[in-house]
Amino acid sequence: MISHHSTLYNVFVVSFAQNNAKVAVLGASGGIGQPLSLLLKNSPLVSKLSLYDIAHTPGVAADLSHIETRASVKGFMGPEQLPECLKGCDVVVIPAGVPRKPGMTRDDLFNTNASIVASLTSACAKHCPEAMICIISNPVNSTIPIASEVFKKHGVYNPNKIFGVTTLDIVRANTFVAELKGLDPARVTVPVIGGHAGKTIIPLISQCTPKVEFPQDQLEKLTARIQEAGTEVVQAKAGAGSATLSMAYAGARFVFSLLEAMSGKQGVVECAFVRSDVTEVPYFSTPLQLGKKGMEKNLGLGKLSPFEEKMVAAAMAELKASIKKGEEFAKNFK
Ligand SMILES: NC(=O)C1=CN([C@@H]2O[C@H](COP(=O)(O)OP(=O)(O)OC[C@H]3O[C@@H](n4cnc5c(N)ncnc54)[C@H](O)[C@@H]3O)[C@@H](O)[C@H]2O)C=CC1
Ligand SMILES: O=C([O-])CC(=O)C(=O)O
Repeated sequence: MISHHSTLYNVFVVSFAQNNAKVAVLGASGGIGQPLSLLLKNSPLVSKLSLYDIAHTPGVAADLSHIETRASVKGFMGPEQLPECLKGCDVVVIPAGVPRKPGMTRDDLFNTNASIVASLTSACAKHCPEAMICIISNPVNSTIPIASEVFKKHGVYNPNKIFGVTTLDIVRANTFVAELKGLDPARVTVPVIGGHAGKTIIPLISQCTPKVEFPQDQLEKLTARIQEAGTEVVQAKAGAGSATLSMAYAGARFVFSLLEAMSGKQGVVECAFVRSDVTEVPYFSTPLQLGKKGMEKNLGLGKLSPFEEKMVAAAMAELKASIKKGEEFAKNFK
């Protein structure tokens, strides 16, 4: 994931990060939380790893703490230990909450996950208001508005520091395009914009690097596969949950990009679902330039094909409704 960096640069990044980066995972015992914590523990960018969950964190932390990398690992269990877990954190990643079963939409998770995200982000607002908050918990199209409203309530809202993690959509798009074109997936970059549910997931194949072309019928199939890739995994797991390993990879990729940017690396770009003025909806994912203080610059939509323009227009109603649902929930949350 960081293999493209020059050795000299790595020395710089590593020495900064070794002194500074404290990362917390909230929901660390789960299907995503465990492999994500493993990848973070394996990284020289992380010096302190705080693992929080409502169950099993002593075991997960003891297990990971034996790995011969320098990050120190601590487990925290239950709300009374959450403040200590969060104190001094630079980055908090949140994969807490229930996953889908076959037949469910991501929005069906709202009733359970909305209050989990509201209470966890409320603790972040109190105990690490300056940290970068990376939210994996679904439905992302609603949980990011919830987190934002919670931070506003506490008077510590900074829209540049709250990210809905959509990296898995980019990872999938890169992989599927590479498969179809016989390319190395590590060298393919497809921006994916919009939101993180069905038709709100909008891959911009026209902006892929390297440039690729597909006949319209193949383009439509590829687009649909990227939009429904989460469901593909949910169905294959047949009741045992949704994507965990690929999500852990994607979550780690996003966190590493953020840590590199925070350490001063220039030109770090990732897509994420953030507060946005790019379209008519108040939250939207586009490529973002990351920096020391989080989102440094929104790089916007770029040039869209007519097919992609139509998809953006078609996503607006659902995005608006999911965002409003999250905002309304947060207003009434105590
Ligand atoms: N953004 C994305 O691209 C993706 C998002 N997801 C979402 O990630 C979430 C987690 O998925 P999995 O890890 O597979 O689920 P899981 O059920 O395996 O793990 C969830 C963990 O959250 C913990 N948890 C529940 N309530 C909590 C609370 N109040 N505080 C702290 N921890 C709490 C549980 O104890 C469990 O360990 C789901 O909402 C899922 O839909 C999954 C894949 C991709
Ligand atoms: O599909 C799900 O429910 C989990 C998810 O967000 C994904 O895999 O993209």
